[in-house]
Amino acid sequence: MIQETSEDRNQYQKLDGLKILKEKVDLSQFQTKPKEGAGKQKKKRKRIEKPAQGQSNAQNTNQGNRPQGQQGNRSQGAGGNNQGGNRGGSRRGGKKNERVMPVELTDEQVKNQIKETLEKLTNKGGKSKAAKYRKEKRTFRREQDELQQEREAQDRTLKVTEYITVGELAALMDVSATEVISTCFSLGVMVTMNQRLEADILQLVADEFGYDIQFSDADLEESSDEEEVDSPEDLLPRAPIVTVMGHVDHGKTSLLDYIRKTNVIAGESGGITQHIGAYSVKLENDHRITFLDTPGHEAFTAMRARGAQVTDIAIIVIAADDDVMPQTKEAISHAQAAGVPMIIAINKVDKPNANPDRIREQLSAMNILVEEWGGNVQSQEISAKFGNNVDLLLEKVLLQAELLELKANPDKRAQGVVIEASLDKGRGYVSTLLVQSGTLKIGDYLLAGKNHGKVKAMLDERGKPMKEAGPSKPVTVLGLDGAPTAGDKFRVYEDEREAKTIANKREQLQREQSIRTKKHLTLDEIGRRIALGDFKELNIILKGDVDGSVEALSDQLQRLSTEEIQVNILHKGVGQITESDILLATASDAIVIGFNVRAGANAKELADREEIEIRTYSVIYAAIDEVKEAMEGMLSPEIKEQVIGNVEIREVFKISKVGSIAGCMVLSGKVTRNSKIRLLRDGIVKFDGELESLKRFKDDVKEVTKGYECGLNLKGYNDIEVGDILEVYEEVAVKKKLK
Ligand SMILES: Nc1nc2c(ncn2[C@@H]2O[C@H](COP(=O)(O)OP(=O)(O)OP(=O)(O)O)[C@@H](O)[C@H]2O)c(=O)[nH]1
Repeated sequence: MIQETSEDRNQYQKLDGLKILKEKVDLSQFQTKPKEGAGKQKKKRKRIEKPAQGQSNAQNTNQGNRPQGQQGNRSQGAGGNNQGGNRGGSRRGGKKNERVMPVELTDEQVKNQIKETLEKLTNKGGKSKAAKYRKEKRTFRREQDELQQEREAQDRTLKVTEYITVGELAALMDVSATEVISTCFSLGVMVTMNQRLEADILQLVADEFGYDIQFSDADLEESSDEEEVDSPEDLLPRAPIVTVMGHVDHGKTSLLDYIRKTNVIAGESGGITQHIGAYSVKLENDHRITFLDTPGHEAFTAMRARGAQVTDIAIIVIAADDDVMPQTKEAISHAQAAGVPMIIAINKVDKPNANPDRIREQLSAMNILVEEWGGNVQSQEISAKFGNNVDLLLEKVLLQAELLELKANPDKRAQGVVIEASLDKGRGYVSTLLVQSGTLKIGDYLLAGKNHGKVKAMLDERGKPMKEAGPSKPVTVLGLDGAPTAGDKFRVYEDEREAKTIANKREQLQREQSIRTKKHLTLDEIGRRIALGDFKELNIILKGDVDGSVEALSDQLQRLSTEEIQVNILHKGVGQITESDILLATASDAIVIGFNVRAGANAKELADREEIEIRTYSVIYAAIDEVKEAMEGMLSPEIKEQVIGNVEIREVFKISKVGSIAGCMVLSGKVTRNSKIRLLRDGIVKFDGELESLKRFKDDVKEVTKGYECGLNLKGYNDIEVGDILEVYEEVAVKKKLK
């Protein structure tokens, strides 16, 4: 019988501690914390080891911590547990002597036993291990997922240049070109495989395929350069740039001529003899004003349509012996649309029938209140012909300029806008540039539109050579390799190669642009964008046959404004739709609405070229309904008019029983017996209906085509005149455009 020693008891106590440990002790303590009195125990163990020498081998095996007499029990389970079991059993039995002893355990062994036992008893260690493993696995998976997502996001971002074609885009997205083309089509853009897409369309198309677009291009670097912000201390005051606008014959040219020829106040040596498209004058107080030498709002808006906002202040010339005329109204609308402040020059006050008050009154009816009448629009009575009070007008320009706090940084490479350019036999290409910021110097490498070159010589408006030109200075430059277009932007580059590369790209761009689809706004497009939620303003240019209907329609259209979408009538007027209306629409992303009026031939051509939509109506509520539907993002024009021919009335025969018969020439397209007909006189609709009869000589015919004469009369309408135009149209079902 083996006697239990105090050492054995000690060991038992350690095992008894399991119960407590089971509930309270963190396993990690066993792994790291040295046991109290460990050194002492070691000593004691040594004492025990001596009488049990024969066990040394067994201690070197796995069973080393097991008493020999317990070997048989091993098969029943792990040693520690068994021992506990036996021990527990013997305790319960109260027979101390039956305990299987002696137990020879090192600290390490005890630790392991306790750990094992704990795990067995509570399964806690196992659980926590598994939980830890699961947690690690989850974290790993999450990290992998995040990495994957990042990689996918990178994969879904296409780095492209602005010059990418439809075919190339398709290849990048790994889809067929046909898919891209049909997506473009569904977005309302007709393209071919080798065509380029505009940046925003490119984004939209890529988006449809789940890709993001990131542009990388020298041109974009260039544009980011353009946005570089000057620090306030670098900004110095600059001269205002002024455009003169107004109705025909009201005196725009006379005013500009007077200012140019007389040097008004300062009397700088050498009058301005050259016409270079812009000139700068110095006033007595040493202030300067730069005038754009092409009067009229068409030139002004054409520049804007090319993206060049040059003008700071607009002088609106109105002849005091006349009224505020349609072109005056247009000029005002164009200035307002551009956000350019106006100064009213009431001209021709020298004339005996001049009535400046009538002008002020008519302006006030348009909500333009001049200062004398308590408003905030400056005005000055002048006589451009005799130069009376022109100096005062210019002072008002300076005052306005002061309010605008016009400033620019002269201390950097120049950039600005091309005013005009031409080929001079002796001097080569000559371009007038207006510097907007920085200083242009001889020897600079210049890029203007798609042309480039080194500035060889610079001249001012007096023909005098210049070495440098700062902000607001117009200057004639020699050295470009071609004639850029008015409104093109220019800038100076550090080296010629850079300027040349971008010039080449632009050249390519322009070549492609001829086959490229530009997309201006249509009512359908507006509907689509509103539906997408990225449209906040609807700009409208409204023309009509009579003042009453224009006002009524304008009023009702404006009332359609909601909190989300503002309806702006940029310009309204009586008369046919003109080129200037189309230009304004181009510059301001507007649609043109005609009420009982049509566009003139040139305007129509320009509208086609610029893809400006002209929507014409003859019933007010139809116009309102369509605009409203577009605003609600659900416009669906199923039936559209298609003009199939134009016929001019060249003779009128009055026949008592039949009425008026028109002898006509088909100018374009054709006229058919069943066509719908609209009679236009000076662009205004006088009749809208059908034909009564259509004849070639004496025979009734079904149709007459371009270049042939015909006779016809209109159903129920006899008020026809020589020179009237008959617009032949059909109503066709049009494929619904994408919303
Ligand atoms: N009496 C008088 N006649 C003027 C005055 N200003 C211009 N005129 C005359 O009005 C006519 C038209 O003047 P312009 O300067 O050509 O008018 P405009 O606005 O430039 O005309 P367009 O270039 O056709 O658009 C000319 O015969 C001028 O001599 C003025 O202050 N007084």
